[in-house]
This record gives sequence, C-alpha cells and structure tokens, in this order.
Amino acid sequence: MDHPKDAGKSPRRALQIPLVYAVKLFLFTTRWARRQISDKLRKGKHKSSTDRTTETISTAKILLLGTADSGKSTILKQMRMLHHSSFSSSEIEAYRRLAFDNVIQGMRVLLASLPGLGLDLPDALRPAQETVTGAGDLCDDAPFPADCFNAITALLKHSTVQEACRRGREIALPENLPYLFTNLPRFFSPSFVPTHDDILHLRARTIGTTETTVIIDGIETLVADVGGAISERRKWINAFADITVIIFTVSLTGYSRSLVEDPSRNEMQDSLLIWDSICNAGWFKRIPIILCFTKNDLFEEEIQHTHVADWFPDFHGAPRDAAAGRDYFINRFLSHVRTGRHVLDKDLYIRVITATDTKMMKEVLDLAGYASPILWPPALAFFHSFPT
Ligand SMILES: Nc1nc2c(ncn2[C@@H]2O[C@H](COP(=O)(O)OP(=O)(O)OP(=O)(O)O)[C@@H](O)[C@H]2O)c(=O)[nH]1
Ligand SMILES: [Mg+2]
Repeated sequence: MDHPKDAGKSPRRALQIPLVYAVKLFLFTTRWARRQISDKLRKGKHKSSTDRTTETISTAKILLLGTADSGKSTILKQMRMLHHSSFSSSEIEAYRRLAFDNVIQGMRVLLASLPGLGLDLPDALRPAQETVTGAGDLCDDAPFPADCFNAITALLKHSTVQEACRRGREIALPENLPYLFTNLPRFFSPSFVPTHDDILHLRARTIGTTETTVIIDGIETLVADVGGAISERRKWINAFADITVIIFTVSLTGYSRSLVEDPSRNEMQDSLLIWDSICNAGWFKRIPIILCFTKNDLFEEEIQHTHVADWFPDFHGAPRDAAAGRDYFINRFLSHVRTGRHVLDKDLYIRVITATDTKMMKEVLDLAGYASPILWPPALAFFHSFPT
C-alpha cells in the first residue's frame, strides 16, 4: 500500500524519491569514508613505504618506467618536493656525500677516457690525477677533502680536460657534470648543505624498485621507481600490480648517446624498443600513460652541435631545429602505439619537460591534473569531486 504522503504521485515520481535518499546516503557515506581516509592519512603522513603500517591506506599508484638516466628518480624527487614530503636529515647527509661521489666519479670517467679521445694529460697534472683516482668515500659529516678541490680545479683549467668535457657525449660522460663543476667551490665549502636544486641534479642509479609514498591532494599515492639499466629491467614485473598511471620517461638527449652498459646500442633506439612493449602490452591496456620527454634543456644545447639526421637518417628537419627534433621523436614514439591500445589525449598524454626545473615540473604536473581523471581513474575522480 502507498504511503499517505505518496498518494496521488506518479509511479515514476515515487521511484525518484527513494533514489534521492539513496544518493544522499551515498554522498553521506562517501564524505564519511573520505574523512576516515583523511584521518588515517594524517596519522600516516610522510611515511615511506618501508615504514608503512596498517594505519595507512594506498589509493593510487604511479609507476615510473624508462631507460636508465631518463629522469625517473628526478621526477620522483620533484613529486616529493612539490607535495611537501620533505627530505630527512639523514637523506640530506646522504645527498651531501653523493655530491662528492658524483664529482669524483665524473672526473674519473673523464680522465679514463682521455686516451680513447686521443688526448694526453701533461706530466705536471699527474699528481692531480692521482689525487682524484685515489680519493676514498666521504665519511658521515666529514668535509670534502681540500686536496681533491685543488686537484679538480687544476685539471679543469687545462685545455685537454676542457676538450674532453666538450666531447662528453662521445664518452658517455654523466650529463650532470657541467652543473657539478660549476658549483665546485660551494660543494667544497665546510658549511655545504645540498639545496633542492643540487638534489635534483645528483645522480644515483636506482637498483630494484623503490616505493615512496607521497600525499597528493590528500590521497596517499605510492610512487614506484624502477631501475632503468638493462640488468634491472627483468625486475620491473614486480612493480606491475595495481597501477593507476604510468609515467614513461624518454631522455631527449638519448638520440646521440650510447648506453653505458652496451656502447653499441643507441639510447633513443633502446627507449623506443621498451616503449613498444609497454604501450602495446595487454596488461596496460586500460592504464593511462604519460609519455614524458625529459632533458629538454640539454637537448636544446645538444642539437646546436649534433644533427639528429646523423643518428636518425629519416629525420628531414634542419640542423639545430630543436622544435623539428622534438616533433620527430614524438611522432616516432606515437607510431609504435598499435590501434586500440592507447589514444592520444584520452589515455595517452605527451609532455616535454626539464625534469630538474621545479617551476616547470609544477606546471606540468598541475597540467597533467593530479586530481583529475588524467591521473586518477574516473571512479576516484568522482569520489574526489565531493566537497568535505
Ligand atoms: N639538465 C637536466 N638533467 C636531468 C633532467 N632529467 C634528469 N636529469 C639528470 O639526469 C641524471 C639521471 O636522472 P635520474 O632521474 O637519476 O635517472 P633515472 O631514470 O632514475 O635512472 P636509473 O635510476 O638508472 O634508471 C641526474 O643527474 C638528473 O639530474 C632534465 O630534464 N634536465
Ligand atoms: Mg632512478
């Protein structure tokens, strides 16, 4: 029997009323659930994956994929900086020691490659060379050794070392060396503490998979960062479960560089190979992908000296035309996406970035829409759209 209040209403209207109550109940429970999540997040905020407890809940997972040196860990650092997941004092100290390691290792690679470049170091610089090759690791809180500063400064003043620096691409010289050498006096000062900019330029090869929790827009997000070296790739599969979005990084400067592990392989070709298997994998069919071309700053410099056609003969743009170069590589990557796998601007997004530039990264990450359906599956975006 009809409720007296419903008397005279059409069956359709009668159906609508419970529906309104159902929606209200859903909204209420959703807000309640969201508040519960926020409470739990507050308790578990800034916990890394290694100290996660049952208090915290993970609701999204970003997977960073790409070849070695393509900027995956740099993007992760940017996410942490932009989303206030600050670095602990022990991490900052580890970065300080890493700065010393990057400087010494970089200079060692450079010195070791001189004979291959047909260059010879004058005898007067042999003691400086020995100081660099014999330098040990830096101990906790120990200052950078002054003799290393004097040795590296003397080496950098010599035309032979300067020429090797210029020809860095031929010897797979770490791309952060110009930044490190420019900042040498600051690094070697006793009060040196790495800045965010330093941290972004420092290089530590990722081994295995690191999982870091970042709170993005109130949502606990697990960011999985894999090692891109050839020997690391067989471990990628361990990170493939429950992915919300993939960020696939490609270093734009890779077009003229060889893989450190296999000098016969071109970095960009290697990246195209991996991209082909990732973007067409059935496993990732429904996962949005952001294809991120990194190192745009270095690419703009590199293209002034190295013509893309020397490495990719079907490039028909003019030498030094950075825009044509970028378009060419974007199209090369898009041409690998098989029909029906991913659709541009629907579940495949392209960004060209300088990963070390925090301002640009913020714009890009905002653009990519952290709390929008680009990064979150529609269900989560729906959930997200309710006011608290
Ligand atoms: N100038 C500049 N340097 C960059 C950019 N992206 C990354 N780098 C530098 O490139 C080096 C390698 O970057 P990582 O983020 O460690 O590379 P990765 O992809 O994590 O490498 P693996 O851990 O070996 O897989 C670091 O020294 C970064 O500072 C960029 O857009 N511009
Ligand atoms: Mg890494």
